[in-house]
Amino acid sequence: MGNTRKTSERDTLQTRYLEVLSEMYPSIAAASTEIINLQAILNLPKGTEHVLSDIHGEAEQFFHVLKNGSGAVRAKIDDEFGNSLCIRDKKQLATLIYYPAEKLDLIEKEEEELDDWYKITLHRLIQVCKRVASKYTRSKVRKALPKDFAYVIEELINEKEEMTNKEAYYNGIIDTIIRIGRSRAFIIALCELIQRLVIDHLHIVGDIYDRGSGAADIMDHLMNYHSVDIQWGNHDLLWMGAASGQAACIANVIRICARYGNLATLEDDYGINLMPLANFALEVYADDDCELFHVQDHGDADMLSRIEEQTEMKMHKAISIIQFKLEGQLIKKRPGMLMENRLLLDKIDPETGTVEVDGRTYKLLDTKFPTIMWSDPYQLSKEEEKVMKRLIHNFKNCEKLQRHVQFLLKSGSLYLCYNNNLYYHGCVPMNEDGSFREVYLQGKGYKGKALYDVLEKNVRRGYYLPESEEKAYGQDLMWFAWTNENSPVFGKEKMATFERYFLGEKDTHEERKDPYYRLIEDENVSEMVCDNIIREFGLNPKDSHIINGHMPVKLKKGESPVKGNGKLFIIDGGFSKAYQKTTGIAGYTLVYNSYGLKLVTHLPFESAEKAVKEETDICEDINVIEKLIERKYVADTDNGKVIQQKIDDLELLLKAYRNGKLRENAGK
Ligand SMILES: O=P(O)(O)OC[C@H]1O[C@](O)(COP(=O)(O)O)[C@@H](O)[C@@H]1O
Ligand SMILES: [Mn+2]
Repeated sequence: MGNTRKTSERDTLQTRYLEVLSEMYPSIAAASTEIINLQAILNLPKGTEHVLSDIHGEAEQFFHVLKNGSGAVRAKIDDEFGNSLCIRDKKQLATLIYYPAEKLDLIEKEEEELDDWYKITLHRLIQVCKRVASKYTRSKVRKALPKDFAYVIEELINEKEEMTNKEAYYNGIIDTIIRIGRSRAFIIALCELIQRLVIDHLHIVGDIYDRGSGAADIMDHLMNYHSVDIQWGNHDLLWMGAASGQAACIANVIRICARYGNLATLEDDYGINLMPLANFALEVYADDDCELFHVQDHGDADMLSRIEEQTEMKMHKAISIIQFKLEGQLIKKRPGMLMENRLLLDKIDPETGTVEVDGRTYKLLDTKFPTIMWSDPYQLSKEEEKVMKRLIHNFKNCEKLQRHVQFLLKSGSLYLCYNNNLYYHGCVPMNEDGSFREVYLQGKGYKGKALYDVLEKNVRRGYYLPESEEKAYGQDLMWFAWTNENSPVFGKEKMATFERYFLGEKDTHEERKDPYYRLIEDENVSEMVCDNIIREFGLNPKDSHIINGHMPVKLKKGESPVKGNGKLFIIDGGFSKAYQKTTGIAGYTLVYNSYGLKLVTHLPFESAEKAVKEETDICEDINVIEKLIERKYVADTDNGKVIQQKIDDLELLLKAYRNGKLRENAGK
């Protein structure tokens, strides 16, 4: 009896679903066409995925890597022309595709037979364009076409089988373009289309923000990118917390900008007024040269006048002290975060100028703390309070920052499973034996994937909920994610910011890494550890990889980005100029196309101008790390599974039309 009822309920549900589907596909013909179209998509090669991480505000270098698709454009040129083009011409063509306007400026000045050059170049670009478009359906390519030239590009890249004199037809179009003076615009359009089609999807494995000065430009660019996802890094979460109005996050964001000579990101790019902080700092630290708070040298900061520099150092110190106070308040308010050992202001002895850290006493390098009231060192002074109030207001009301952070929330997450690969920024917190470490939040234990899920849920609440205790908790968890030893995006025992400013003993600056980082290096267990993680996130270790950012790979010291017997890749390697001295390179990126996975090593990037002039690619080395035994098609991807499901549903609809269960909707 029960079973019969279940079957009939299922039938009713299915009929209702098919009725809804029939609204969209009202006839046998419409359903059939869609099935054929979808089937065609399944049979196309899998699109190319491009993976970048730890961009840290280095906009120029980031744009360069995006433009060349980590060598993917060069590879298409090689595939298309093989030996029929010399290396010099290939390099020129590649540079033109990356920087069409800039390269054209140079060529138009130098080239004597310009029309000839246009003609040859247009032919070559169309050939490359055809090749990159061949992986997509015509409809997808059509959507990517620039409006002005859509019709003519479609004519040029789609073979006209029926035409007898194709050569003459194509030459005719190209000659007309040149004759009417549209070559430049058309070349630029073709180059941008190639850039667009070479990469189907982009993954950013966190840390877009901080250190370099171009984070806002990068965010604008990502918002216009055709297909992208982002796994939040600790720095991104810090900015998200700040945008939500979380005071400790705001103080950290400003401190880091001051440290890297990047206050312009806040003031000019986001229009956040820092005058209240500057005025306060100039007054309270008037007689203090704040020498410990000089700008970090990373070759990117603008040259400052002496007065500007002094002001910024004072602002830097002022916001650092505010940060330590606010963090102290937070640690006391949330004892569950277990961070009492980071309460250091109350361990300062102003008489002796010392501080006690983890049971040892150290001399402070700076003992001028005019705003600290020693009976209650975490309390903000009246003026500090006023400054913070203004800053919180400015962050919360910055329209551009809110737009960027909402994009991070919409297109991002703490981790992602995509086409069998697992992406996350930092780590999965572990015990020494490789088991997942249990982390207690509001009295409940979470580990592995559950820890990621609960943090992500709270991040969203922290940003979106209206003022409430739940929102405040979510906001505080964004700060927790930035700095707590149990945060999967931080993955270090402590953030030694206080020690790095105030103590000379280098051993106190050390931030011990989560056991995860040792375990993935350990030859005996690393593969097993990776397999466990992959399984924990619901994937199959047989054909999955972990893609990780966050920890600079020090190639100079012989470190490798490949861990766990090829199961895990750490692709942070230093877009960040600040780290290139230690890493020796400018980072790794991954390219995952239908033939397999490639790890690309990048050389430091000097400038777009140099890249255009010298035609440099900066892809130092392209290493095929996994060649697929069989080429992958859309049918083998996550999207392919969704498409297949749709085909199955449409076939049911077709059957329902044919066996009389449903009537075709002639009016539609
Ligand atoms: O080099 P700085 O400016 O002192 O920054 C160091 C701080 O940055 C961090 O490394 C975090 O940044 P990353 O996520 O880029 O590693 C902290 O662990 C550390 O305290
Ligand atoms: Mn990081």
